[in-house]
Amino acid sequence: MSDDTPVLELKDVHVVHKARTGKLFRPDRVHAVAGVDMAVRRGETIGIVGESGCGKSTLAKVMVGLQAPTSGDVVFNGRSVLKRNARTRKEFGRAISIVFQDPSTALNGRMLVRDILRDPLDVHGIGSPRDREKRVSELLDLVGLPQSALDVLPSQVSGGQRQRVAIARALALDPDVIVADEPTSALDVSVRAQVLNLLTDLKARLNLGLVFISHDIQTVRYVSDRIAVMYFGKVVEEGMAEEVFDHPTNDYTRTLLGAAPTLL
Ligand SMILES: Nc1ncnc2c1ncn2[C@@H]1O[C@H](COP(=O)(O)OP(=O)(O)OP(=O)(O)O)[C@@H](O)[C@H]1O
Repeated sequence: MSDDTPVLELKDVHVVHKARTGKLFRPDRVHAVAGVDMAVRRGETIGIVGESGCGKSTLAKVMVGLQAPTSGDVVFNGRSVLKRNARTRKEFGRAISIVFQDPSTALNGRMLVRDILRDPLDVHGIGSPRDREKRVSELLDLVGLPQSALDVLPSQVSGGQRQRVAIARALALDPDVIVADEPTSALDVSVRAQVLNLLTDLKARLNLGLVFISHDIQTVRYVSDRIAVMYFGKVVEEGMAEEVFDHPTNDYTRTLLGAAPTLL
């Protein structure tokens, strides 16, 4: 069951990017996120769905502090993280973590899995060297990898196992929330369901808030308790998953549902 108090809140968040190309007749700015309010609670999966370019990844980066909003606020445990209070920002950094789409680029290919998992503990100065070794081994157990995976490079395991390593790293600092941005899109279809089930299982076992981002509405349906549909930087519909799927109120949601032949 989710706790009703949000651990993370976005309040009227806007992000305006400088356009990547400054060609004639192209706008020089992109309003990637245009006034989003959202609340993330422990024990609940919120799915964010929308087509490519609607602002999902930008929103994910705002949630984990990798992208500053142009305006609006990000509130963690009732306190704004944008006001530069070092302690709040440090706590926020530990409490909210991210899993990216492609573990091949997200993980340092020259580090052993053991060092990849130890790194966040070292950076945050958590525990003694022995505690850290113990935690690294627990993390592998949590994501269902054998201890023999400790002494290999990411390139020496399969894509699904690599994403498990990335999930283990995201769990290292015992976060309150994991933001998973298209975490199965780069994986073979045959392992996608296993990774989705792992995330859902971890959410329940560790009472995490899970933000699950995908362009694929059926994948979002599979994992989410609540769903936010994004279109051109805005949330155009939000509600409990079954309500949004069974009784969509927005035309764009209906279009997404109508054009959703894929399963996972
Ligand atoms: N760093 C950036 N600089 C300039 N424009 C950007 C930047 N990041 C994203 N954009 C633009 O902002 C808009 C939203 O991009 P974003 O990646 O957030 O969307 P998305 O829904 O995650 O799409 P995708 O799944 O294709 O990544 C797009 O028009 C994109 O080109």
